Amino acid sequence: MSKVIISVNNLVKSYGSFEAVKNISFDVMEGEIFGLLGPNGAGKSTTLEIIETLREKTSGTIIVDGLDLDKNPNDIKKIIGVQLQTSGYYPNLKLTELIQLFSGLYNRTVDAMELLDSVNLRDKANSKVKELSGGQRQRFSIATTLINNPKIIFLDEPTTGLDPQARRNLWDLIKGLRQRGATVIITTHYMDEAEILCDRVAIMDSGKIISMASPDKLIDDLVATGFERPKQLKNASLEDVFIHLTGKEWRDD
Ligand SMILES: Nc1ncnc2c1ncn2[C@@H]1O[C@H](COP(=O)(O)OP(=O)(O)OP(=O)(O)O)[C@@H](O)[C@H]1O
Repeated sequence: MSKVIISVNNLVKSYGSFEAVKNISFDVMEGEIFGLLGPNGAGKSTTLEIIETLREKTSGTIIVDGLDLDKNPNDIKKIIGVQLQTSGYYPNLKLTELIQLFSGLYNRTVDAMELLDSVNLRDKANSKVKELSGGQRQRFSIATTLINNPKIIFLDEPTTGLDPQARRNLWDLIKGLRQRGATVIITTHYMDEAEILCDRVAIMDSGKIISMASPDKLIDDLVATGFERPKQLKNASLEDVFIHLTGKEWRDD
């Protein structure tokens, strides 16, 4: 039986008179991939950044692996991996040098080549971040979240802007994190991605959680209301055609 690893209760975040997060509560179970979905401005990143200890909340309580965010933010930082935008990285350091730098910050020793291998970037070990493509940067930023062997990994739109091959390979990478026992919290605008990856999703809109369940349950509930797609879909999509023609392997994107 899995246990609750993140508990968010009555979370509120106001920016001046604007309430971006309106009294939301949810639990994340240990070992699951939990998706926060919702349109632009729904409050997903704000919620994520508060749990990551990167943003102040207005009110509410958050417990991460038994640690109260108000009392033990530094202990929480030690057990989480946060995907940062690579634009903030030192542009003139090689990938291996950046990994050594981050490992030092975490007081860890990691095998940089092994880490780069896990995101298929071994060939780029001596490149600088500014020399990487968008997809390669995304992969590198995921690799850096793994340096402190975190229990919980936060991914904010990890596959935005990637080609279909790179997205699929990142899905495998993310599923691999769960297999290693990590809990993953992910935001995405791709519903196919959420359906494939997430054990449960919370759908946010205008600062509130309007639905929360497994993707299967949400789909079944909608179908049970009598909902039908307007037309019979074909057995394949244009994306299937694209993958069929161009293959599944990583590209030098
Ligand atoms: N620092 C800030 N000051 C004022 N308002 C903010 C600030 N950060 C976010 N907001 C507002 O809070 C709301 C929620 O923003 P947030 O970035 O959490 O949304 P999101 O669901 O992550 O959206 P997206 O899908 O576009 O990334 C938005 O209306 C945004 O304009």
